[in-house]
Amino acid sequence: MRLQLALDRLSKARCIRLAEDTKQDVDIIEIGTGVIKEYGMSIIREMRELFPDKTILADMKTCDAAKHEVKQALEAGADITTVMGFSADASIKDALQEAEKLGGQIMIDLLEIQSKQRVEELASLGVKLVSLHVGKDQQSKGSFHKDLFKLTEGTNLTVAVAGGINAESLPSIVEKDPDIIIVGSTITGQENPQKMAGKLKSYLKK
Ligand SMILES: O=C(CO)[C@H](O)[C@H](O)COP(=O)(O)O
Repeated sequence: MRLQLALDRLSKARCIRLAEDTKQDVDIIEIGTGVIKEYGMSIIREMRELFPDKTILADMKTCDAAKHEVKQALEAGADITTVMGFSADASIKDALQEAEKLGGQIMIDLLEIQSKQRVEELASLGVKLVSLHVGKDQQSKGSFHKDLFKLTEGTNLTVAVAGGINAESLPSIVEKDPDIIIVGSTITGQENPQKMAGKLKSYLKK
């Protein structure tokens, strides 16, 4: 199991500091959507240079013009870029094709997807990696819940999970064997983010 640190709603300096402080326990550095909107592709380039050995995910949340946006993120240095699961099949196919051409990966964000049929369609289009995700705004009604795993049960998809995950909720999520645990605010909001990243990592299966 891998730990992904989501860097959201932060300055560039803070993103770099957090990535540096937690690098011992974090496997994937996620550059959050808002951070990309603020700094553009330059922050992906900079993080690539600063953390050459880490997997970098650009949370582009692409939903159209997929070929162009996937190219932007991967050429800037991301290993993985995100595309929304509700996008047109044409966008999903273009994204997968472009990622294959450039040697990167697509993570399909299943935010607000409620039908297993859509997940199966995505798999049949060639999708391999998805994230089960409760969005920031929906978290006022509840954080990530393991019922969401129903969407990917019985598939061969690699599954990431995200949405307000913390030290209390993580152990029961881990029981469901996701491949990637995405955590943002629970780490980035701490006075000692390194300690929290270490604590969360210790709950993950090897
Ligand atoms: O993609 C995101 C928001 O759209 C976040 O990166 C993801 O939800 C993880 O952050 P947090 O743990 O703070 O919810």
